[in-house]
Amino acid sequence: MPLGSLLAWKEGGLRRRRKLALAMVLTNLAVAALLALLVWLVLRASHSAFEGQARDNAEDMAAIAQASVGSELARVDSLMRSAIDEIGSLRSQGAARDADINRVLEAHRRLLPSTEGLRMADESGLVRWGNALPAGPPVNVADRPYFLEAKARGDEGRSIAGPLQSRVSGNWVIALVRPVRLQGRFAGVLYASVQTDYFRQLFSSYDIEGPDAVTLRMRDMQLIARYSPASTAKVQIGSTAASPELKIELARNPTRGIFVSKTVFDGIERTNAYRQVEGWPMLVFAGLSNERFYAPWRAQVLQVSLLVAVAWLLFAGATFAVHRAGRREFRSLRALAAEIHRTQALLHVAADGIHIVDRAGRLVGMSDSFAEMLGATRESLLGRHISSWDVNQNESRINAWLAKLKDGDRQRVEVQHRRDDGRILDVELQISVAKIDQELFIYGSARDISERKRLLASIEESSARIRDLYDQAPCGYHSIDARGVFVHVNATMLSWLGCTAEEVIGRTRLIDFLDEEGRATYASEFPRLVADGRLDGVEFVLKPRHGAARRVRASVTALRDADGRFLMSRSVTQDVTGQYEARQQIAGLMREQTAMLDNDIVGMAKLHGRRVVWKNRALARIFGYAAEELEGETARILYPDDETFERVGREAYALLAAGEHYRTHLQLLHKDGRRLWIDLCGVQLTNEVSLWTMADITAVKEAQTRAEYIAFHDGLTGLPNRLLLADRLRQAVALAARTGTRVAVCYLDLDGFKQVNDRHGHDAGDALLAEVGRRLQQSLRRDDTAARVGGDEFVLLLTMLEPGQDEWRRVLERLIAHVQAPIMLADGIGARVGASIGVAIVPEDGDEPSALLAKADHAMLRAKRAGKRRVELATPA
Ligand SMILES: Nc1nc2c(ncn2[C@@H]2O[C@H](COP(=O)(O)OP(=O)(O)OP(=O)(O)O)[C@@H](O)[C@H]2O)c(=O)[nH]1
Repeated sequence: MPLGSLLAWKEGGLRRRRKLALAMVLTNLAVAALLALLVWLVLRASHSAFEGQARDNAEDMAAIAQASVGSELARVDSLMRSAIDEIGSLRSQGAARDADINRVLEAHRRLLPSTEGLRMADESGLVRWGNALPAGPPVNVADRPYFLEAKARGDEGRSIAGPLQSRVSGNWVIALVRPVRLQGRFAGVLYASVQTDYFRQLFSSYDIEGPDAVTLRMRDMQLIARYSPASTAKVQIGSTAASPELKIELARNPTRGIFVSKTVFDGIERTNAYRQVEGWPMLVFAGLSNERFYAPWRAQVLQVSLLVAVAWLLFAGATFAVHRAGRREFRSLRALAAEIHRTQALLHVAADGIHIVDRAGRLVGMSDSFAEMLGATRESLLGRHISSWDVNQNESRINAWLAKLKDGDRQRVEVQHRRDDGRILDVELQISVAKIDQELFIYGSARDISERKRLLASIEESSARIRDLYDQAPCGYHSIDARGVFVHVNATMLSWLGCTAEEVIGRTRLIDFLDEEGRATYASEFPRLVADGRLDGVEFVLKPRHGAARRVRASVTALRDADGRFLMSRSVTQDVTGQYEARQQIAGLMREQTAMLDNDIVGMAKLHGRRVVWKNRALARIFGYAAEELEGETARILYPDDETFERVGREAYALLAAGEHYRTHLQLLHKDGRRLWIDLCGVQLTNEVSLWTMADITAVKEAQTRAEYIAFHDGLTGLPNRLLLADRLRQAVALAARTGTRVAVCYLDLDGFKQVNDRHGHDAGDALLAEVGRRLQQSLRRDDTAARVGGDEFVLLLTMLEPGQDEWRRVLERLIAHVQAPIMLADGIGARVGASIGVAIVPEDGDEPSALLAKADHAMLRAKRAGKRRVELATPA
């Protein structure tokens, strides 16, 4: 089977197999049905034959029985007539004595073996003649129907009666009756009693088997005799019991017929034939037992069925065997198909280009990868000669090479293939020669090694570069053997040693380049290297033959032989001279820094998650804590309240996170509850740790506050001075503009102050001015301002005045009254002064502070001129 069709076959295999199995089952069923039909037809035909035979046999037997019964009765009747004739002759001769009559009767009876009695009754029914008459009075048969009928008939015709029980013998008999006439007159009857048993015996002489039966009945169906060798059923003579089938058949055919029924007496099914006994109102029935008769047919049924069953089983077995063979074949083909699939899959995935060429060098098969390798399609490659892709060999040389190959040859060569796009590939080719069906095929596995070759070249180049790197590395590489003598040294190390390779390798020991400390290190560390196999961070000073010494740090591993013995060291050495010096410098700086941090002026703390992890002495001192108290505490204990603590945390850590520093002046809490002004500055050290400096600037802050106060306040009264007034006035004007309210700018000059000075001295004047200042302050609302602008000159700013109202007037009147009240000076001196006030209103009089003050000043001067102790408006109403 070609591969393609095998695979296609395998695809639909399962479906086909199911169909085949179904067809097989159906065929088997059809064959079974056909065989069953055949058996049925044959057996039915056979059954019909048996049935016909049974009918024929039954009819034959019925005919025989009818003939024998009929002939016996005819004989009896004929002898009866002869006896009557003889008796009549005797009587006519007058010699008919009883003894003569009896003799005649006896002579006839002897000729009738079936007849137990041949007797004659007289006209009154008394049985007076015949054999075996009982002693005593004669038996009377006058009541017997046959007697009455014979008497009534008036002819000499015969009749038959029975079955009945003989009054003479007591046996069951049938009676053949003929009337006896004397001179035309009824003179009695002659009757012959034939025992019913006679007929049983008659029938038993027939060839009757087993449950077959022969029965004799009267026309009215009274049973006379029945014989069946195997039937044990008791039958009652005289019984008229009959099967329905018998009755139906008899009604249809009164004289002869045939039917199948179960006999009423014994329930056995028989094929029955019947016939009327010719000349007599009697019927004989011959019944053949179906069970017995059909036994051979049943045996035949069994045999045929068995034969057919065996034949069918053989057929079914044969088809099943064929099916199994088919299944085995299917399985093997499926396994083969799977194997081919796997092989094909292998070919599909094979990285190497698998290909097959024939002896002529023509390509006959390939994997996808081979076609890909050559950059061609499978179709275009099939049939092509090796020389079409081999770069280095022409066709004739290839053919010559092919001609030498023989079965089993294997070769491995490196060649070059030309792809269809012209690219040349380096290829490693493995070939294997095999003979299949007497034909030689060459199996090739081509591996593209172009990349490998390129890699090898680049590795070569890299190795050279690494060698350079090794030599020119910024660190020294060297190895020493167990004696400490150099085995390898790179160029860097050589330069540090100030020697050439020839001078040191195999000749000089490392220890020759060490100072005293280095030798001690070597003495202690080298045995450790031999024992542990590794040393890290060993530092020593190299003293070269020429030039400056340098400090180096080495990482060393030990190389051992297969037995674990030390072979040599492998050291990577770094020049750490600069690092060492820097470290020394850093150590010095660290010492300086520690000294600086541990000062007693600027407090410093490191916080981790706002908890103090370190602090200097100054910090504890500034906040009044003992040296060991603050560490581990949260910084919150230095803050006066939660809000400040939170705010500083928010602001500071945002800046610190951005890499900036945070600085602020704020009040923190001394341990004794005092508030200290602190210059706080924080920087982030690591992700979680920040450094904080805290300088106590409380004294500076207080001095600053004081200086600010002095600059803006009048030293005598403590009221705002002209500078602060200017600021307050600007604010008041802006507020009025914002709120739509008015401001009264009141320029107040004391009246009569000079006299106080003059009369009581300058100190008393000062005291009075201070008291006036207090009174002015008291007379105003908190938001209003009273400022001293000159000797006895004050300016009052009344703010938040409703437009259209002269509220300010009431304020000034109250104020003037308050100022004018007597003032008690030192030493019980009393004094009084008045006040003249000029008022400018914002916005009516403008909003420019200096202009407003000038207008109010002018108004005040007008008040002075007008007589003092009064209030004048800049713009009179
Ligand atoms: N004691 C004292 N006197 C001062 C101070 N500054 C100014 N004076 C004096 O205060 C006086 C003010 O003069 P005036 O305003 O003319 O005195 P006056 O008596 O109130 O006169 P009128 O204003 O016209 O009513 C001058 O004699 C100044 O020497 C001060 O700080 N202390």
